Amino acid sequence: MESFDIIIIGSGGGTKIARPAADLGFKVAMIEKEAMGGTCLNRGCIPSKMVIHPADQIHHIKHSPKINIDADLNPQIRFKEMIERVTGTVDNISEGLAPPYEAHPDIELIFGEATFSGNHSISVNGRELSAERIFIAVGTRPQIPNIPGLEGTPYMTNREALRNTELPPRMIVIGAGYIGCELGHAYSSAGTDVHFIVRSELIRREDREIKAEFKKVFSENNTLHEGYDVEQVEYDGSVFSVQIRNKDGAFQTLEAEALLVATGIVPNTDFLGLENTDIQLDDHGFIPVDGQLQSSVPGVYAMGDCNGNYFFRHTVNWEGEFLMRVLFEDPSDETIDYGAVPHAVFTYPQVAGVGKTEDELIADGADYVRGFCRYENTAMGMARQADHGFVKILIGRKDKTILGAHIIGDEASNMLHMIVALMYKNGTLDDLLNMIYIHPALPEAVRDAARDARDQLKIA
Ligand SMILES: Cc1cc2nc3c(=O)[nH]c(=O)nc-3n(C[C@H](O)[C@H](O)[C@H](O)COP(=O)(O)OP(=O)(O)OC[C@H]3O[C@@H](n4cnc5c(N)ncnc54)[C@H](O)[C@@H]3O)c2cc1C
Ligand SMILES: NC(=O)c1ccc[n+]([C@@H]2O[C@H](COP(=O)([O-])OP(=O)(O)OC[C@H]3O[C@@H](n4cnc5c(N)ncnc54)[C@H](O)[C@@H]3O)[C@@H](O)[C@H]2O)c1
Repeated sequence: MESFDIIIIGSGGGTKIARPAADLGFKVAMIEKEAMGGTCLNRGCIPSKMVIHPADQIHHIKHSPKINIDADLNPQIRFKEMIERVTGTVDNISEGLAPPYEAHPDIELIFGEATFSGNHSISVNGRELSAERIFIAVGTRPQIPNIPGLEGTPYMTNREALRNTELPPRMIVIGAGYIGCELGHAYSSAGTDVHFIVRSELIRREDREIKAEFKKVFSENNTLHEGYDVEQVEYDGSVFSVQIRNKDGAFQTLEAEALLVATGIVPNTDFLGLENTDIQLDDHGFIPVDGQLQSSVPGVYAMGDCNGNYFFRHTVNWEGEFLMRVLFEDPSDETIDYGAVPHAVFTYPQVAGVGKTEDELIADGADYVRGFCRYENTAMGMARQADHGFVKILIGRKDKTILGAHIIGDEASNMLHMIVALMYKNGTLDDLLNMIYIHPALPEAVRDAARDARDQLKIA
């Protein structure tokens, strides 16, 4: 048995612990079974945003006649070249991550699949390692639904879709959440005829007004088949036939050269040998954790997607920094406070949100007012000739706290940050009102939504 102070399984968010802890003098083993950097770098956030940015530009070019520009309105993305650039970039970064670890005197980087052989012992590549503290940061993988005929066909998940160099003429997307909408947007902007099978709603967890505006704009560029379930998939060597059925029993068959499955994720905890430990799992295979992200076994922590708390790179980063602080840098019994966790869906239109949706406030019986401003009613929105987009803020009636904010339209993910910052400082509507906004920058839409909320409060 080889002894370490710390073992980390997974080099995505796990990297937030490895080097900082080793720099403090702890002896660290970092185990990774695939490319360094995890999902975000290799097949998630980074490559997806690198293909979505050109897709967004296509939309801006297509809208340029509104602002009196004569441009080629059928711009073409050099798809193969773009994918090769993106793949080359992320592969280079990933390859660059290992050497500094290998050079570090207190880190042993091990490429291999880790399994638990006991509560504090790990088997990898025929070696047995032990540590007082083990961090499980194994992430998730795509969940593949049990649809007759699907298995064995060359369907894509995000992993393949972000490395595929041939732009298909047609693509069917099963699942209309984050991944389906983001990658569907990238492909449809590049010229693919994209059809979505939407079982319930597009981006179903968003605020209701955001969903309505999103559907209006998104359906201009993508075909939606709403209220349908997939019954059967067939593949004849070049074309997928997907049979779908709605709740009234009506059947349709869709055909396309490509099929993207984006129906959610499952945690990578099933091949971890957890049966050899006292680590408990929930019904979905996630590892429940306490306020210090500790599993049911003391000294064994679960961070990132696999603990089921949040599924973002920014949240696993936050967890890693928290763990470093409370376990190693300044030990304490502080419990994790995520605060107001923001999110964004990088599509056209772009969506960003933080805090509660209006439906959640109604369910909570909250007393609130809604401040609202459409982009087109601001000076910068007018300059851009915005034909969609708004800012919606939800304010507690009694103490004017910011309960939620939801933005759709250009720069939504950037615009949201001023509200995120205020929510972390327990800011109120007055804070949103009592500052000078650059005229005529887009955040004036946030100010005008705040003024609308102020006016609602006066009426009441
Ligand atoms: C297409 C896509 C786009 C996304 N876009 C965004 C975005 O824009 N913003 C955002 O915040 N989030 C985004 N996400 C989500 C984000 O990628 C994840 O939330 C984040 O990567 C989770 O980090 P993690 O460290 O928990 O897991 P991962 O990054 O998945 O890392 C887990 C690592 O553990 C390794 N591993 C697993 N089991 C073992 C084992 N037994 N032994 C050794 N190694 C093992 C895996 O190989 C992997 O490298 C996106 C995800 C996808 C799929
Ligand atoms: N911008 C970002 O931050 C970003 C981008 C991509 C992914 N992510 C993360 O990755 C996670 C996974 O994304 P995702 O899009 O796979 O999951 P998701 O939960 O966002 O969406 C899954 C969708 O698939 C549908 N679905 C499930 N089973 C189905 C079936 N059998 N037939 C038809 N539809 C079905 C669901 O109704 C839902 O709309 C997200 O939770 C998110 O946190 C984040």
